Amino acid sequence: MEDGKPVWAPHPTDGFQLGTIVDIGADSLTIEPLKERGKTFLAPVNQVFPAEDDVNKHVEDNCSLMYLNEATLLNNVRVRYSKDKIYTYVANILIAVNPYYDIPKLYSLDTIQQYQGRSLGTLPPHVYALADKAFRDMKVLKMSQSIIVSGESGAGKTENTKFVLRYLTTSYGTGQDIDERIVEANPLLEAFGNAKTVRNNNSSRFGKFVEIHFNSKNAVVGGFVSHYLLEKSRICRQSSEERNYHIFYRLCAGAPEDIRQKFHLSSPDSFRYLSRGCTRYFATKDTDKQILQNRKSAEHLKAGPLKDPLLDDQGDFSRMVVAMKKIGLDDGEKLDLFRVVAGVLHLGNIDFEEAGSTSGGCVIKNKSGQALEHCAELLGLDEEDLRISLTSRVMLTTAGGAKGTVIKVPLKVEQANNARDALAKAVYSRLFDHVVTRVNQCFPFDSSANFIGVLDIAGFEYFEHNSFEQFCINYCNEKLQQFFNERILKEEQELYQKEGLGVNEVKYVDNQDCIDLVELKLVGILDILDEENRLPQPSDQHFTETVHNKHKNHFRLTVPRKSKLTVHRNVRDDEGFIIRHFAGAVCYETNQFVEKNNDALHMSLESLVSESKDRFIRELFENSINSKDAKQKAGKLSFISVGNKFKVSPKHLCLLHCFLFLFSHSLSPSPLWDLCWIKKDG
Ligand SMILES: Nc1ncnc2c1ncn2[C@@H]1O[C@H](COP(=O)(O)OP(=O)(O)OP(=O)(O)O)[C@@H](O)[C@H]1O
Repeated sequence: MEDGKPVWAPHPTDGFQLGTIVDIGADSLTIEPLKERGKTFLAPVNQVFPAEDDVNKHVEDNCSLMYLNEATLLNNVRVRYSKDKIYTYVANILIAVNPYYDIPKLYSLDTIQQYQGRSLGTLPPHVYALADKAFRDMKVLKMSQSIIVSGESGAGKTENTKFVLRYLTTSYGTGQDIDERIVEANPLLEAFGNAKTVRNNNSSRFGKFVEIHFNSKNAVVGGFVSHYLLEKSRICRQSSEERNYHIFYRLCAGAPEDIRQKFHLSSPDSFRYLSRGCTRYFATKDTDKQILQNRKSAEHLKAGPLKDPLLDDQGDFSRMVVAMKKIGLDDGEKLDLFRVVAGVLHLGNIDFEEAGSTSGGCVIKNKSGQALEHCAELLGLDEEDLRISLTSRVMLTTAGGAKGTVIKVPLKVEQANNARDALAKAVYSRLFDHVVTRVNQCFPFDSSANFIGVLDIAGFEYFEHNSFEQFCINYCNEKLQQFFNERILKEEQELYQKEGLGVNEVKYVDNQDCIDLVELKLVGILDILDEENRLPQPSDQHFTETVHNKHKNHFRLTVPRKSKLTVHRNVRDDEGFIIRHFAGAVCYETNQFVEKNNDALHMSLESLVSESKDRFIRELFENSINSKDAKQKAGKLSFISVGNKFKVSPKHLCLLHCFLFLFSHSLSPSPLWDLCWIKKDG
């Protein structure tokens, strides 16, 4: 850095600001901001970077910058963004900034045609260019390719994934309806797996790996979607500004009157599984008028509809029905899906109260009689059997003289609530599995030569209050980051060394310690949590204390009171922990961790649904009751770890033969983000 030349120095909200160095200390520099002459501030030496001569000039590839550092990269992307150029390369990596509005012609058919067969760098950076490179590499190398889409929630991952799919099917499809089906499958998956969160009105609450398969002539022959880890807790509860999965509202707003009556649907605030969250529909001024008043919640009537250019519950219902038809679902199958969704809603309305007898058990409240009846009818269950299974649990004795005897244990109100919610989660998540399976049957292929895969998992999340869901999602993102570190940073550097290139070592933060903290056997947070779940009387406090005790002085873990945010400092040591992730520090509040980590459905309920009179419900639960797991559960009862499922899933990454990294990142600075950010050097 030369005397008098502008530099980038830290700024509390903008990331960096331009200034000049006026004094040099031992480890800090005195900076005079260009915008506030006469005022100075101190900045650590390692956070001050040289600036380009012309800070308003931008380049298509960050590698062409004279000085490439955090600040110049950010500035280049920002200058481009202000000119509606949302894509920028870092060599093979594409950075995308979410514009949150339609940029004219950016994704038009003309644009698709322009990018076909063109090398990276010959046209402006674009997600189409990346898709085409994947295609050409697949063709030349005769190897499957994968694109990883990464970024925090709301950054635009799913939208860019869809652009890649559309590009490939439009450019290299056979013109048959298989191409259309691949694209049409999205609205259906989104209806069942996406929801409004505080960050994103259309947030994907599941991860997916979409494969587009090509034949030996490199034409699209079919597709396959692998999905994992649907966020189940959302089915029963959402925070006040969030919603359950879109399908619930779309059905309430858009279902034709006969279906509405048949499935006993009404406004979202009449269902417990929706009423604790936001109960407003997405609608425009015009479409809002078309939704009947009796379908709207009090909140909707008072505050009006939610607005989003891409979402409209009533219209989306109709579009979804068209999409279902296009991908080959007949009317019966369509009604099966809606019926189960409605059944889950009625199940949620079943309430319990103490039985008032010596058994210590509970009964279903009288006022829940209709919910019980509707639920039983829609899920093909016997009403009395459902009543008994929700309020008691069948167990097989595993020891003593009467080994193998069936005993019926009455449930307390709290236990019955948990059993009801576990059933709702099991039914809905199996329905979601079915939707994905059904979608996959719509673009079948006998054989394929290669595929291009796109990995889109839920993005890194950090809120003021973070719970088990954020913990699992962020852990997955930590694994993805590690994969990126390994493949891009470590392997590239090893290659430079092997080839004798005198390139300076690029230092990066290895996040293995953070991953170990979560997943190590016995001492990792996930195993500690599983251990807690197996205790006779598990508690969130005891779990949290164990985490802190086992990891005193761990660099990545600390107590909430050490947070820079007041709101976290109020959280007691046994109520939470802070993890320093690769993307920033997140404070997790551990209330409900134990409950949310348990996916178990007790035996009586599992048998009940597996033997439903309704063929569709029976099929959803096929194989589950006969499994060894289920039999074991009958005796021991009963814990199935949710967290550990997250541990297994990132193995999908080993599917990736070769990849390009698409990084989408919202540039809007978040105050939380800045406060929580932990610098690389600690
Ligand atoms: N290229 C784009 N052009 C216009 N709007 C966009 C673009 N990308 C994203 N958006 C807008 O941003 C919203 C959020 O994008 P998206 O759902 O793709 O985020 P995400 O990264 O997948 O988030 P999550 O991890 O929560 O699923 C979209 O619903 C859309 O309104």
